[in-house]
Amino acid sequence: MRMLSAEQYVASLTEPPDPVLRDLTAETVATAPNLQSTHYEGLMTAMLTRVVAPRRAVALGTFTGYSTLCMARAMPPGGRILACEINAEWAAVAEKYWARAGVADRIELRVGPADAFLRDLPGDPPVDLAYVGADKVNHLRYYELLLPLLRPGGVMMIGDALRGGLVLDQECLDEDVVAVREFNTAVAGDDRVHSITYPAGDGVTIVYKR
Ligand SMILES: C[S@@+](CC[C@H](N)C(=O)[O-])C[C@H]1O[C@@H](n2cnc3c(N)ncnc32)[C@H](O)[C@@H]1O
Repeated sequence: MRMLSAEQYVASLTEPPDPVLRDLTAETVATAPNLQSTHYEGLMTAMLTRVVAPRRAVALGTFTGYSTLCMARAMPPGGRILACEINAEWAAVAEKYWARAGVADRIELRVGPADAFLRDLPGDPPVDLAYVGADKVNHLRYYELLLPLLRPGGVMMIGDALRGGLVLDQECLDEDVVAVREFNTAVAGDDRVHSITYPAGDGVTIVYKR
């Protein structure tokens, strides 16, 4: 008998990826590194987006577009995502599938570094929902730049919280693992927010601004 992981099992109880998500995944697997959000992470992102119903959302590190597409589809009419990706080739794949899914008009993509993108973001209107999936060494930096822009009651999702379990290995001193460990500890002790880390994909931290 084939054993499913808990994540595969719960994902099997929900809707499967539609043809656009399937084709996007196939093109990503064929042409880019293994960085894509999992189907279950996409389902969680869509669910949180439905709950928050953002008018204004931010997505950092869109890669080939999977989670941003899940967010865009789940947004209320009139909602917009300001998105950023440093790699032009992957950004072009994302834009192709957003167009095919009919959500391109909900997403404004800037190709460039997240740091400059965040510094240029106007604080008004406030951000309702933010997704952080860019370079892990800067998780804390992006969190600190985004938090003041988030409205009270707004939600931030930050990916890559577990680094394949390496965050638990105190002897692992890889730069990104150390940075994610410090980020996890900082957020867990931050009384400006409620937070929880969800063991889906490589771990997703969900932050609710008080
Ligand atoms: C793990 S992938 C994100 C996966 C994505 N959330 C998805 O839905 O599949 C991380 C992405 O962040 C991008 N990235 C890395 N450093 C960045 C930076 N400084 N600014 C913007 N994007 C960055 C990478 O090019 C890559 O596409």
